[in-house]
Amino acid sequence: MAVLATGGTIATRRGPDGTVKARAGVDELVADLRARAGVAITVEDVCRVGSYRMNLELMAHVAVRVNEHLEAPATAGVVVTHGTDTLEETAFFLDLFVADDRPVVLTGAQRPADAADSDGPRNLADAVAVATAPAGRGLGAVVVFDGAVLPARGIRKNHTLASTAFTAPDGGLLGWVHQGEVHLSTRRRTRAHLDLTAFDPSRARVDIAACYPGADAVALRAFRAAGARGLVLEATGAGNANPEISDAVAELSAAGLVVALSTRVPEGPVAGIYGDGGGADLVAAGAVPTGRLRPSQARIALAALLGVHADVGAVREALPGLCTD
Ligand SMILES: NC(=O)C[C@H](N)C(=O)O
Repeated sequence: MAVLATGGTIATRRGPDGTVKARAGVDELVADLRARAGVAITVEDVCRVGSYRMNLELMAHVAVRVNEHLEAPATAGVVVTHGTDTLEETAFFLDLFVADDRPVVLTGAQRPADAADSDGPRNLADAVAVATAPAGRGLGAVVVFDGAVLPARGIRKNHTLASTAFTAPDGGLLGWVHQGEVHLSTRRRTRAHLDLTAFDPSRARVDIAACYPGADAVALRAFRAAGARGLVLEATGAGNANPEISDAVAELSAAGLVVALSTRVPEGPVAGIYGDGGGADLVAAGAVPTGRLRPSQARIALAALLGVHADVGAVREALPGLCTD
């Protein structure tokens, strides 16, 4: 199996200057595990950043490296260590761009590698156990954290500091790892696969516009002026904004932007119910509802499609398919 490291708190140590940064390489992360996991581990340092520094180029690079490791028939599965801040984005990106059936497992830590009680070693051991479990196949990318196995699609970081950092509010638990033993549901799903070789991050700029009481359309137009080809509305409730934003959505959609409709509410799907700048008006203006994807992952779905298709019509057509689970 392979462990690919990208940085994050699981790799952080305090330096002589007092700053906490990702400093540990993958060899250090797997040292203990290598001695006791009864499996050969191939390693690679893909990058070493706090995940708040991730971007689409880096995510695509991680996906390239995952796919390449999976080209070796001897690879049972791949673990990616990652910062927790944006793990939900990279996990979903891998879910979309890794076609292989073998397990792709992301994990990280909430407490630094040099903390006496770091949660990293256990999370990594659990992730390796899932990546090498036959039942881990066919689940798409998954996240293993604090004993839980969660689907990449729908996962959210829900606590800034607690070791139970993730939930999948709408998707549910796929299983758990207890004392090294993996318990997984038999639930398998069909996934949409996108062609990574066709992905061009330079045409995938997607920004997120927050809708709040009194929000105007200044941000939406500014994002377009900055080169966005897509926008995600972080709308209120079931996907509502106001008449000014709804008018801007019509204007920007006519100008060729793809506007996706998500919500700031943690659970439940968006729905085009209300007029007066609500979801019904936004959808009529051209916004595409993103089901139960929250803004962070709706942005990845839209960016993935914009990066793969030069034609905006093809993106609009394909987006709903990436939003249904
Ligand atoms: N717990 C973590 O990994 C948080 C860190 N800021 C990161 O995302 O890199």
